[in-house]
Amino acid sequence: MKILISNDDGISALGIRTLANTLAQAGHDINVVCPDRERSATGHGLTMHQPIRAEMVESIFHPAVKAWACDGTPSDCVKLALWALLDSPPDLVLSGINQGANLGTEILYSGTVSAAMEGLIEGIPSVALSLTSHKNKDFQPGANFAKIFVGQLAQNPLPELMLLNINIPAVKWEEIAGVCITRQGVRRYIDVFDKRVDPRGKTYYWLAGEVVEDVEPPVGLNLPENIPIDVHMIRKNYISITPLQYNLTYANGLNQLSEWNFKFP
Ligand SMILES: Nc1nc2c(ncn2[C@@H]2O[C@H](COP(=O)(O)O)[C@@H](O)[C@H]2O)c(=O)[nH]1
Repeated sequence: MKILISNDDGISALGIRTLANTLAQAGHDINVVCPDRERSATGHGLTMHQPIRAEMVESIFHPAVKAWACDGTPSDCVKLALWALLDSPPDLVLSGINQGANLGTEILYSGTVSAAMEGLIEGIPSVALSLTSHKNKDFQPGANFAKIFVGQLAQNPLPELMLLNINIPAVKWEEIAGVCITRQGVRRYIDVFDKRVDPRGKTYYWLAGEVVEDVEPPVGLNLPENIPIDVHMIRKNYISITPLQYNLTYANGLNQLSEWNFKFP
């Protein structure tokens, strides 16, 4: 398959290198267009009011991989690749392998997921891949899974266009309990803004924060409650696959608003 790979951890990240090299060695046509530096938690930001630059990069990836480093956001990278850099559309857009989970509400902030979502918006099947650890650097189990998954996608395409948000537990290959189709859970953070003073005496703040609990998503989302939740299955060392789409319409809200009887005076 012809595959476009992006990320939000930047061109030097081990996750994208392991993924791209593993898939190139498996014989896929791999094109990398990703940020030239760390762009985590940038969501789906686009660069509109200044130029975007992209330069080809040699000697980071397998010789068969064509790679560009871009000074834009993850979404800029995928848009630029599809509309300007690639000579033909890819069969698949991958993003990752991210250093850190993208589960539950983290999905909304994730540059990793947003890069893949950009592919979906352009009508291309897309997959976001995240290793659920900010410390573990062993991306090979996730890359091995991606090789198997992409191989099966090539033989048996998905019946409908969707984005697959795949989270890989940070364990050895033989410790992975299996693969589970999941629904998006909720991740709560205690956000901490570290208040500091710069060398010119001006106050600044730095966001940190920790996940404090994973909870059940609110009821009434019309999601089958028998489908397990992403955060729970990662805890059980399962690879979690959650189908996502970009239409955020809240189905139950449509019914409730129609019964609400709003009267325009
Ligand atoms: N302090 C907070 N950090 C958060 C919150 N929600 C997400 N996050 C972090 O952002 C990244 C986004 O993923 P990436 O794919 O862009 O790297 C995620 O891994 C979390 O670490 C939050 O509410 N507060």
